[in-house]
Amino acid sequence: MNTIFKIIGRYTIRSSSHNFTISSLRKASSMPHNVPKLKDQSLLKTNVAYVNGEWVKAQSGKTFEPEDPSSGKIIGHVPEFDAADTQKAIDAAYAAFPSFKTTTGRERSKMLRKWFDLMMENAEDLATIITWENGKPLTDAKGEVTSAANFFEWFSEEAPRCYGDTIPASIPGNRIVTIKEPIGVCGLITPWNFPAAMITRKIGPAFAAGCTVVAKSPGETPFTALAIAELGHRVGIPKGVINIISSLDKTPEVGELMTTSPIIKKVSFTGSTGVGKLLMKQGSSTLKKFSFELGGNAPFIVFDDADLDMAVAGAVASKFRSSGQTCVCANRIYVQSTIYDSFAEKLAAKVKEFKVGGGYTEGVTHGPLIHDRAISKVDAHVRDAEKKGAKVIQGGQKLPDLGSNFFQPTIITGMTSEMDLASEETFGPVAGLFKFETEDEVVKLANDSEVGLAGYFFSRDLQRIYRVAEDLEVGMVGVNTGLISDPVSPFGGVKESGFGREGSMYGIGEYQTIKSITYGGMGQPLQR
Ligand SMILES: NC(=O)c1ccc[n+]([C@@H]2O[C@H](COP(=O)([O-])OP(=O)(O)OC[C@H]3O[C@@H](n4cnc5c(N)ncnc54)[C@H](O)[C@@H]3O)[C@@H](O)[C@H]2O)c1
Ligand SMILES: O=CCCC(=O)O
Repeated sequence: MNTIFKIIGRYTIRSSSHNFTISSLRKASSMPHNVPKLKDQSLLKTNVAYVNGEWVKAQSGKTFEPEDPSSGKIIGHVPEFDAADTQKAIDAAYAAFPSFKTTTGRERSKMLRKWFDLMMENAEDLATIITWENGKPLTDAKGEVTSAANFFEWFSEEAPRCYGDTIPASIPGNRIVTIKEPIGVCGLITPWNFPAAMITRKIGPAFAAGCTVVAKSPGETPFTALAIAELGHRVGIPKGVINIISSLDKTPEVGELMTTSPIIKKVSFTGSTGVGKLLMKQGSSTLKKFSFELGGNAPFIVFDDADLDMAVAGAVASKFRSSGQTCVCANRIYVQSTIYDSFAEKLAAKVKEFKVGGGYTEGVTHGPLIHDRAISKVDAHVRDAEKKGAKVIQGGQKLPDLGSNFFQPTIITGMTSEMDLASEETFGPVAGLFKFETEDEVVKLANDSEVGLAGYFFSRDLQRIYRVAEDLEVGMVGVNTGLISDPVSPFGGVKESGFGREGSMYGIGEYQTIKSITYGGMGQPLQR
């Protein structure tokens, strides 16, 4: 194959305590595009972003080119928005807010419901786009479309039910009521691992609350967000209410504007802890309200009283979903010493059954990682563990014959706390198995982390189940299950995994303020 390497998209983010260099070393292929067929080709928006109800280009005319992680081929061109372009989107959202906030919950509910319906009607095309730009197998992509649309359905049901309270006052004659108001223009920033669900999980509640939004799509996977915007356009969402912008190299300046603009009242961010810290620092100048869904390092504990087959199935689901690229993926798998070898053996047997390949290929269970940086991190974690005495019992290697972003689903035994995987989120298909002896010891190990997003454990001892679920320092616990994502369940973390909750009955509150109104001189006797 005639390929050349070039660096596109390189930027450095600096804060006093963190330096990050995000560079994209991408394969530019001279092979022709391999364009998957869509039933409705107009869902694939190239060269344009969605601002004020219109499809627009960047003022500079600049674009960037996301690539299919399976083949390395360019998918299409996307506008490189800078601060000036972003300001136009913010202004549009600001202009739309006064009118949109006066719509009734029922009106917003109907629009969201219609948007949900259109997503489901176009599920196949949306899934095709997700697989194309993210790489996940088509079956997983279809599952993501349903889960993404479910956020619109759920919040369409919440929109008409934004109740306030009546509160008995301490002062005679005073009457207090509270009303919930939309916070205003919101800035939303989402990652590439769920190109549809991460964005609908934010737009759904913001829209239901009556907020207008500027959403920056992920540089790696902007096309799904744009297709969802197109469906919103067909719903007839008023212009300026939803604005979807895109950037790659200009991301830091776009992020800086979103976090410092006095117009934007709230930023909801899903991504890495490092970028979250930077955004929060920037946002302090306007005391912005934030929600942060950040990185995790999930402990997954198997006690010796667990149903072993159930625990293996849970580990497969939690560790290897999206090839290990979800923020709630098990990262440290702790297995009690008496069952350690049999668990490892059973897990290896299941993982051997995986079929790795391109997301459109029939029977493929696991796709590529998103880019070369992800591959490098995964490889580094495996090599580091090996160097420090662990043993790779399954996989452990890149799969260059499939493409440069493929890695074997991997199982490592003999893991210890000194290995990099113990303290860093791998975000890839590597299951590192740690041995433990007692409950007390493993809970301490599990909590020995700066982050606390999800945690899992398997046991059949009822008292232990209550005890450990309450002892784990995380925002979400899976007991005897490896799958905890559900639009009706509050999603979010503690410690440096962030704050705020998405989905559920709490999700809409992130986009509202509570106003209390005190009425004086009420309840006085009638003057006759
Ligand atoms: N807690 C959750 O719900 C959740 C969900 C998915 C991913 N994540 C986390 O996200 C990370 C993986 O995603 P990633 O590597 O793409 O994260 P990332 O932080 O690099 O990027 C996430 C988003 O932030 C944008 N971004 C990057 N720098 C920015 C800046 N200076 N200003 C504004 N926006 C900026 C990116 O373009 C992208 O849209 C992992 O740590 C994972 O755990 C968390
Ligand atoms: O990466 C985020 C996880 C999303 C989910 O599990 O629904």
